[in-house]
Amino acid sequence: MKTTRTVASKEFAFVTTFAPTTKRLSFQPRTYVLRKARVYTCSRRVTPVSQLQSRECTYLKVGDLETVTVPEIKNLTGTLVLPGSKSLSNRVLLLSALAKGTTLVENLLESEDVSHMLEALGLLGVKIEYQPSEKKARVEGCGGPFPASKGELFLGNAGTAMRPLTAALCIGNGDFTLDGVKRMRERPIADLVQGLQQLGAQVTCSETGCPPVHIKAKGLHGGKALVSGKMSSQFLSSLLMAAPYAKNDVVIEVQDELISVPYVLLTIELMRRFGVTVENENNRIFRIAGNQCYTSPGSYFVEGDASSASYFLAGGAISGGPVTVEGCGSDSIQGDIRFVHVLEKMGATVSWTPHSITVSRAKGKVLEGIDEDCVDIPDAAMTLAVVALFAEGHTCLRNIYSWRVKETDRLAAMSKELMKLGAAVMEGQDYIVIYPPGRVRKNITVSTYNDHRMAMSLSLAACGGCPITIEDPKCTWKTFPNYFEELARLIR
Ligand SMILES: O=C(O)C1=C[C@@H](OP(=O)(O)O)[C@@H](O)[C@H](O)C1
Ligand SMILES: C=C(OP(=O)(O)O)C(=O)O
Repeated sequence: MKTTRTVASKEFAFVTTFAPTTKRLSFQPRTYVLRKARVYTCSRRVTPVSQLQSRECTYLKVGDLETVTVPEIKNLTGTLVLPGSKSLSNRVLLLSALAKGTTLVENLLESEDVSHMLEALGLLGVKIEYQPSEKKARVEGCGGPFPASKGELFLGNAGTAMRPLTAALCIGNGDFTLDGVKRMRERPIADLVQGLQQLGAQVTCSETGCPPVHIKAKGLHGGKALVSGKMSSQFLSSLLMAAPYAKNDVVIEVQDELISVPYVLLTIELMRRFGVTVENENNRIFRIAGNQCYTSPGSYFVEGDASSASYFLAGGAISGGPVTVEGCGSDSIQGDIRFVHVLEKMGATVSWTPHSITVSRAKGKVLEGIDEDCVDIPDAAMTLAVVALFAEGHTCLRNIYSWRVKETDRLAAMSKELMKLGAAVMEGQDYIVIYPPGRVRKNITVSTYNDHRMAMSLSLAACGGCPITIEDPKCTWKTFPNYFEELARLIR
């Protein structure tokens, strides 16, 4: 039996036809009906659903390449209810699975990266009832290592699944392989592997220092591990999340610079919510008592994704707005919230409530280029690179070497696409300088390199007085499956 769901508003409507969740799920071609009778179609191949252990779990796989043309954005205005945070969703699922007790996860993000975590946990024997339509998952905690004693996990390009699961699997017993897409095989993991080896794990990765990862788990002894923090903070976050299950106390020392610090603080805050304290000495030395177990907080509501918010808030700043995002605000625990302060520095008007943010730009006020150290906001910094097209004077985004080892080499990709749009760009090893074009070039099609943030940030070029065509828009499924629908709803 098929069910038809229609979502409609005065600007926008689409229809999705789908079968009940326990059967195969298929997407009919989608029709985007935008205001002013612009019609864009984006068809998606029939999508297989692989069943998880838990009956209600569905795993969506993305189909063929398409393009979408975003019409000229004269103004972006309205309110967006944010999808749940990717970083929080995957951390909460993992900690819930390791904890004592059952956790109801609310406002869980439904996206490719989270599907990888859900499917992996399902394969590892964790019982999860997942209701995508309700954005809820009920996770029966294992109160320790996962039940499975072997497994081959495919984790796509989800860093927040690959890295934390590598560490979490070392606390138990068994043989495991973790792998992902071609790009995941180019993303570093050796620093994490070495950190785990120092804590007594038998774990290896490929000669290139990247996945696949092989684990012969026999528990973690604990002790001291030196770890590098200059390539990714996810290595430290992963060690931290596994550390309470080591037989002895764990001390982790960052041996060089630690980038993306707010994500580590997010990890520590979530561990606290699950009953485990981390002693943090100046973001350099971290101490965790061994032989512990997380305790479920009962339920956890995932706040809206601050990085996803950045595209809409940037749109408000560029075009005038106002745009309001609901789901994260001044109470947010996500580091990418700092992006909003940078927008303000560039000339945007910002107002906050504990759970929402509104951005606009006063008439006659121009955005100004900035020189910003973005080491703590690597994801939202991509949005800044596109805002720079609309600023007076050049913008320099510094300390973003990690862009080179994410979904694509984002420094090279962003430079290339911004130049297509007419900007002059200087690409350094760990920085980018953008000289705005005066007027964004017309009729441009931008490539997205299988990188959700390339697609979402570059869509804002439509604020430059003409439509822009985005290749492979479905790459936004990694963190924001209905990004283009939501954007369309706010376009004036
Ligand atoms: O821990 C996390 O949830 C993340 C940390 C950041 O990665 P790096 O620490 O590799 O910069 C960020 O870019 C990524 O999207 C999510
Ligand atoms: C870098 C990102 O993802 P990942 O969690 O795969 O590192 C990102 O979402 O921008």
